[in-house]
Amino acid sequence: MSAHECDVVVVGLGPGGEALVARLAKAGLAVVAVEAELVGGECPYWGCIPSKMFIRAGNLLAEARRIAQLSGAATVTPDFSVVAKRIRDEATDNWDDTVAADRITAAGATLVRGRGRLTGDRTVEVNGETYVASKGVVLNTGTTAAVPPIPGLAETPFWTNREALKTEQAPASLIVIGGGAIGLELAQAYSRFDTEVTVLEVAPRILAPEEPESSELLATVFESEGIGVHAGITIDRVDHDGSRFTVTCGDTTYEAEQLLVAAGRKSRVDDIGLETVGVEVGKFLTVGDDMQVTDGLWAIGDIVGRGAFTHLSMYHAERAAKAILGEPLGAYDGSFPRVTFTDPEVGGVGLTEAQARDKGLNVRVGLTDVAASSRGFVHGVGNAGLIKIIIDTDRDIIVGATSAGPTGGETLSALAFAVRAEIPLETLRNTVYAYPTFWRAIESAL
Ligand SMILES: Cc1cc2nc3c(=O)[nH]c(=O)nc-3n(C[C@H](O)[C@H](O)[C@H](O)COP(=O)(O)OP(=O)(O)OC[C@H]3O[C@@H](n4cnc5c(N)ncnc54)[C@H](O)[C@@H]3O)c2cc1C
Ligand SMILES: NC(=O)c1ccc[n+]([C@@H]2O[C@H](COP(=O)([O-])OP(=O)(O)OC[C@H]3O[C@@H](n4cnc5c(N)ncnc54)[C@H](O)[C@@H]3O)[C@@H](O)[C@H]2O)c1
Repeated sequence: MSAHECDVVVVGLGPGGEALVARLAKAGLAVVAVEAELVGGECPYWGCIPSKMFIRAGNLLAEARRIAQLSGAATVTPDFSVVAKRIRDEATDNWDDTVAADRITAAGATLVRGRGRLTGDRTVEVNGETYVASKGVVLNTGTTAAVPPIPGLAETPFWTNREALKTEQAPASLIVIGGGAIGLELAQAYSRFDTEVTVLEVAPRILAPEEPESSELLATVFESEGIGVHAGITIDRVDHDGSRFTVTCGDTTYEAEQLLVAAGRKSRVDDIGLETVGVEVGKFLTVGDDMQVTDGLWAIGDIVGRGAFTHLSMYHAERAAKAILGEPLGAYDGSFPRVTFTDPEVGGVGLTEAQARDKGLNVRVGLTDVAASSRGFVHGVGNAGLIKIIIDTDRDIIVGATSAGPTGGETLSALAFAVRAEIPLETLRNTVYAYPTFWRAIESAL
C-alpha cells in the first residue's frame, strides 16, 4: 500500500496538539492529526474542565455552609447527580468529541483515528497505513495515571482521575493516594459533597512542589473541614474484599468504600516508536526551546517534562508552530505559573524559596497573611491565605511568588507579570494597590 504524503503529522491531540493542528492547517500546510481516544485529550474530558466544574459545585456548597456565620440561615442539601449531569452534558458531551473532531476537519486538517507510531524519520504508521510528513512529526501523546507498585493495589477496582470524574454517584467514603494537585482538588470537592475523605501522602508534606507554608495552610484547612491528611506515610498494601478497600500503613489501617490513585502521571513515550528514530526513551523527551527533539521531530505538552499543565501544552504548541513555519520564536517564557484549585486556591510562579537558594541566589523573602489583610478581615470565614515573594537581592526583582487565598489563582496574575517582566522592586513598591482587594496584600509582602 502506498504511503500518504503530507507536510506534518501530529500524533496525539491533547490541548496543544489540537491547537497546533488548526494553526498549521490554517497556515496552508497539509496536516494529518492522529488521535487514539478523544480529540482534546485529558483536559476537557477527564482533567481540568470536569474537575473545575466539580470544584465550582463543591465550593458553592462550602460558601452556602458559611452563611450561618455571616448572613443568617441556609439549608444545604448536596446532590452529586447535578454536577455529574453537568459534567456529562455540558463539559464532555457524554465523552463524545464530535464537536472537537469537526473543528479539526473544518480547519482543513485530516483526522485519523487510531494509535500512531513512528516507524522511521518523518514517518508514522496508524492502523497499518503509513503517513510520510515532508516537514516532520509532532508528538503530543500526554500522560496516564501512574499506579504505584503497592502490593495488592493492581488487583483492586481502584479509581484514577477518569473514574472519579465520570462517576454518577459520590462514594460514602474515599481514600486518596497522593496529596498532589489531583488528589487534593478531588479530595476537597468530594468532601464538600459529604464523602468522608482521607488523603495519604508518602512525602513529608502535601503539595510538596509548592512552598512549605502552602502545604501547612492546606493541611490545616483540610483538617478543619474534616478531611484526614496523613503525610510521610508508607502504604504497605491495599486490599478489597468485594465491597470495601483497606489500606495498610504499618500498624494503621484505613478503610473506605472507594480508593482514588492520584500518585503522579506516566508519560506515554514508551510505545510510540522513538527507537526507530534513534531517540532514547526516558521519563520525558528532551526538547530545545523550539520544542524540537531531533531533526524532523518535535514534542509538546506533558511529555517534555517542563510542567504538566494545559497552558504549557498550548504554549509549546505555539512555539512548535512558529518553529515549523519559520516564524521568530522569542525567548522561552520559563516563569511557570500554576494554580492548584483547592479552597484556598494555591497559585505559584517562578521559583520557590528553596529552589532560589539551591540556585545560589541571594534571597530575601516577604510573607504576609491574607486573612489579616483588610480584605481578608472583611471576607471573614473562608479567608485563609498567604502571599510569599522571593526576591533576588542582587537584581532586586521577584524571582518567585505564591498567592494562596479565596482568589489566590487570580491574585497570582500580578505576581506572574512581575516575575515574567522582571519588574524592578522599586516600581512594585512605588505602585498603588487598590483598597480593599486581596491583591493589595502584595504590598504588605513587599
Ligand atoms: C484531574 C486533572 C485535573 C487537571 N487540572 C488542570 C488544571 O486545572 N489546569 C491545568 O493547566 N492542567 C490541569 N491538568 C493537567 C492537564 O490536563 C494536562 O497538562 C493537559 O491535558 C496537557 O496534556 P498534553 O497536551 O500533554 O496531552 P493530553 O491531554 O494527555 O492528551 C494526549 C492525547 O494523546 C493521545 N495519544 C496518546 N498516545 C497516542 C498515540 N500513540 N497515537 C494517537 N494518540 C495518542 C491520547 O489519547 C490523548 O488524547 C489536570 C489533569 C488532571 C488529570
Ligand atoms: N490545577 C492544576 O493545574 C492541576 C490540577 C491537577 C493536576 N495538574 C497537573 O497534573 C499533574 C499530576 O497530578 P498528580 O496530583 O497526579 O501528581 P503529583 O506528582 O503532583 O502528585 C502526586 C503525589 O502522590 C504522591 N505519591 C506517589 N506515590 C505515592 C504512594 N505510593 N503513596 C502515597 N503517596 C504517593 C507523591 O509524593 C505526590 O505528592 C500535576 O503535577 C499537575 O502538573 C494540574
